Amino acid sequence: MDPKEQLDALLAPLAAGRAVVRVDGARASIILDVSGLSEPARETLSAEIETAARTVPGIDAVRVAQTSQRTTRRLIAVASGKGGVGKSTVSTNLAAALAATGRRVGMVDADIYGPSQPRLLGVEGVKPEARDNKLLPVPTAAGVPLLSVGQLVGPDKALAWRGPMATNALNQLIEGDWAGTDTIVVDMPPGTGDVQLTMIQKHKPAGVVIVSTPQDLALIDARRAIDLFRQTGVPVIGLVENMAGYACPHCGEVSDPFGTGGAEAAAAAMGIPFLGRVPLAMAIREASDAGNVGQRAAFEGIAARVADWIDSQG
Ligand SMILES: Nc1ncnc2c1ncn2[C@@H]1O[C@H](COP(=O)(O)OP(=O)(O)OP(=O)(O)O)[C@@H](O)[C@H]1O
Repeated sequence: MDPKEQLDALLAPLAAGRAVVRVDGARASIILDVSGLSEPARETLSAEIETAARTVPGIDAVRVAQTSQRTTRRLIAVASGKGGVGKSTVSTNLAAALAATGRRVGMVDADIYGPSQPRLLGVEGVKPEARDNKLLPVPTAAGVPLLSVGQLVGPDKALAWRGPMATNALNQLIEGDWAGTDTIVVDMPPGTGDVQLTMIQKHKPAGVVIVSTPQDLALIDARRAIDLFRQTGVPVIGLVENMAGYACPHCGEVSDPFGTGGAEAAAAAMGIPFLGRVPLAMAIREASDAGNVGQRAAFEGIAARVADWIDSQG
């Protein structure tokens, strides 16, 4: 048997029809169809195939390429009707909390009006390198690699971008080298503009989390954002109410100058899940400003609900 026949025979019982083998001299390239397998199962199968292939005499280099990886990498958009409601803060903490439970999470910061993720994730001023025309996400202490429009230009410059520039930037970030991640949280710009449309039409997020503050005005804006995603067939994972009540920095007691339950009731009226509330807390702002995600407790319940939703999608 030549090496190709030996490889085919050896891999057949392992790969169950999923492997296509090519041999070029002493190099074996194996394309492995991993569709339908969980992430750990893919990695295990890949490793087994590679180990087995290396035992074949005459083969001294083995490359296993998994296909259909892209379809399983989920984009979770985080959006809001207007700016300043804490969408970026929620994105960072959601991503960090998901990563802490073992998912391989990346962050795309597409907020052209205020790309704050480099600061929030503590990597301000670090530029991503490129390989094979793809941007390499910048590693962060929270375990959430980042690509941000703020890394492509100074944070103040992105503001002036018009449609095509902004959507090109989004494409570059989403099409970065995200190998090794299974979930990408996308911090969207506020509102319902070009970046949202490109995101929806071209990149097809698995779902969207909407962030709002308790005030009515913000909720009206949030409704617009919700309508856009709904009408374009993007599942709304749910609503997060941020700055809901004020947590006293001394005793921790939460008071509610805007009343409670408004966002929850609005979510119920719109037929979307309510993911939880985050109080206005000095500690959250301070942790954000310092570039660390030290306030995870406030976001854990929300992240758990988002994780359940992701798991329910199969
Ligand atoms: N729950 C909170 N408690 C205290 N401060 C908060 C909270 N959420 C957000 N902030 C602070 O409010 C400010 C705005 O938050 P953030 O940048 O996350 O909002 P945003 O909606 O992403 O804004 P933009 O769309 O303008 O980028 C930041 O200084 C942030 O630290």
